[in-house]
Amino acid sequence: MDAGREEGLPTPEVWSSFVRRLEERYGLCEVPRSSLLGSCRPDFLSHALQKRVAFLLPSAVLGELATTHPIVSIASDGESPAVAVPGAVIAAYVGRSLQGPSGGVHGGAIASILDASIGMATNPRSDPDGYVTAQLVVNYRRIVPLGSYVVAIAYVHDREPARRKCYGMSRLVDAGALARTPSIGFSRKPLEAARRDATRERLYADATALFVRQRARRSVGDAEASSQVLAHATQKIRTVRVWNWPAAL
Ligand SMILES: CCCCCCCCCC(=O)SCCNC(=O)CCNC(=O)[C@H](O)C(C)(C)COP(=O)(O)OP(=O)(O)OC[C@H]1O[C@@H](n2cnc3c(N)ncnc32)[C@H](O)[C@@H]1OP(=O)(O)O
Repeated sequence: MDAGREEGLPTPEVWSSFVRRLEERYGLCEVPRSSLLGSCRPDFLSHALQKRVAFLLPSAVLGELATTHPIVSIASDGESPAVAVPGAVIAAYVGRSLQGPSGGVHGGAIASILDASIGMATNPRSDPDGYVTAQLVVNYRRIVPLGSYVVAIAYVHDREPARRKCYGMSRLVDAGALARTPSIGFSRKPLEAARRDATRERLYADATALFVRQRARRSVGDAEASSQVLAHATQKIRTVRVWNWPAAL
């Protein structure tokens, strides 16, 4: 048994096949290799697997690309036509290394995925670190079983450029259940109503976020560093020390 399997990670072949199925079914397109995320995708994936982080492949198309490759569309509500919105999709495998006290996946890992998905939807490729998370509100709806394939679907619902604000939402769903639904789009219905439909797609968690554009870029990271944001976050979760309280007498 290889190291990845010991950790309960999918093999690269299983992972690729999972991602391919998602791409084919929903018409997700890869960010071109020359772009920020696309350029480091293979390294990023292998880094994640080597580190046994069980993360993450951004099968995402960022805002400006969504105009030419609309991967995320708002389903028509009958009154208005379907429109494409800036969105991002993250597929992830969440393995045993991410166990939380609930016995399921740690909430911090879930928050990281949701945060990153909204961040990807929010930030144009031309200015990848421009908007940072100012506020993230996560609703945990169900325990995410360890060893799940999950998909975060994020979109931007409001922008106030003059005030440097951008609002986004994301929902984390079970990839298997998602495969039984006909579309990956967003309903125009408010999130609350969408939650009532949660049985359809097995909603694990959802989040709303406010991103604020920094007044000045404080750091200019390289492409790889930016794209490994989630791997780093997850590594921290894995290496966190746990103390019993009260300390043993
Ligand atoms: C392509 C690659 C994509 C990668 C995606 C990665 C996604 C991951 C993103 C992250 O995790 S970023 C890391 C976590 N976030 C941070 O570390 C941010 C730290 N905080 C800051 O840098 C500053 O506080 C921040 C830039 C958010 C705001 O500082 P400013 O001094 O620029 O804000 P200012 O006080 O001028 O406020 C601007 C507006 O935002 C509002 N605002 C700012 N912070 C807020 C807050 N925390 N909650 C609510 N509103 C907030 C503020 O009220 C105001 O609204 P109004 O114009 O309507 O008055």
